[in-house]
Amino acid sequence: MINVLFISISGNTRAFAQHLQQFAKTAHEADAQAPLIALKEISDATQSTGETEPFFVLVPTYLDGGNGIDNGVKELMTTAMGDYLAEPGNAELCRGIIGSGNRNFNEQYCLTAKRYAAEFNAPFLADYELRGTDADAAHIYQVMRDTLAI
Ligand SMILES: Cc1cc2nc3c(=O)[nH]c(=O)nc-3n(C[C@H](O)[C@H](O)[C@H](O)COP(=O)(O)O)c2cc1C
Repeated sequence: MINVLFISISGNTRAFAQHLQQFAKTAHEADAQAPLIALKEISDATQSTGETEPFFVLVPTYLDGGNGIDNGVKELMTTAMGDYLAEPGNAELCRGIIGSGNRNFNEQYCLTAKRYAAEFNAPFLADYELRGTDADAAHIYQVMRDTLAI
């Protein structure tokens, strides 16, 4: 089983997470070795119970101001995920961060995922735009399998 935590404000990341889960289900039906995906949505209402198994994070990007390189940015909307990862013991189990966003934001494209990767000492594994594509789901599923060596 691959555990995936995600946060979604306008539904794109939720749609991609479900797409990824369906991709895994189809792969599992064809090959029992292919792991299924368990999803967990994080929101402002989430009370941390403490993660006990390795997991991956899908996080979209909502930033105000700056480019994050020569001046600062302020994270909006997604801070519940950062707070969750900062809970004792959680970040240590994070095997990687997958970012999403919109390339129109140039240097800020997927910047929240990159900032989390640095802050929580986890690899930035992949990125996709908006709701992602079939190719994104296939690629990200494979990256997760490779990372866990399953
Ligand atoms: C107010 C606002 C700010 C955004 N800022 C960024 C940004 O800085 N970088 C980026 O790559 N995408 C940015 N986006 C695009 C979102 O990350 C993208 O639409 C994402 O798919 C939203 O995911 P969600 O529907 O799961 O909330 C922004 C979108 C909005 C509405």
